[in-house]
Amino acid sequence: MPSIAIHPSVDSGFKATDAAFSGGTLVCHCASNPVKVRVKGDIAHNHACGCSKCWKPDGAVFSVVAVAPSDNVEVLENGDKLAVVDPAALIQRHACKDCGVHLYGPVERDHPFKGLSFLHPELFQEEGWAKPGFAAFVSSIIESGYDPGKMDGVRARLKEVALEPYDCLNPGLMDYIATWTAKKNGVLPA
Ligand SMILES: N[C@@H](CCC(=O)N[C@@H](CS)C(=O)NCC(=O)O)C(=O)O
Ligand SMILES: [Zn+2]
Ligand SMILES: [Zn+2]
Repeated sequence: MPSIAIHPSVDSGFKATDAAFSGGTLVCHCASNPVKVRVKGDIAHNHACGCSKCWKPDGAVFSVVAVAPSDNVEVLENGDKLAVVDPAALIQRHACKDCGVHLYGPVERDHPFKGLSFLHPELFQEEGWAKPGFAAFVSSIIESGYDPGKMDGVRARLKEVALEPYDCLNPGLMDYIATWTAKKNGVLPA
């Protein structure tokens, strides 16, 4: 029986992580005049995301998404093709108007993730980026039409490929967000 599809980069086996990876250039899918975005330095918190808002390649059930400091992200070419998908969202996802690929999504609002930009490492023209470490917003794939009766199989497959499934973020990031909120509200010392 073919295994449950998660995302092409997951389904085909991970490429080796290069400890020396230090960023590169994200390129959209346009055959001509692609948008190019430079990311200076490494990415962090790479993970699979099942939410309905993150960009996925054709046929993928999950996106693969990581973050980098927004200060390290710079549009190099064809930035005039970019538009913000949902200006009301926390993550200001900048998508190519021609091919639909999301190039980068900065968080600018007062939030624990302020100063970080979300990006999809499979768009790097370079290899060696860190493989995803967990799966977030797994139950959310149902919101995009996934069969709710197949969720046990999805979670089993995620575990098989060492992507621990969570229905929100992983404990480390959830604790980080809660700590930020407690400090902001004066419940914990700043
Ligand atoms: N169940 C919702 C979850 C959406 C959601 O909360 N996504 C997370 C993970 S990317 C988030 O932080 N979203 C902030 C945003 O989209 O700006 C969906 O699938 O649309
Ligand atoms: Zn494009
Ligand atoms: Zn998402």
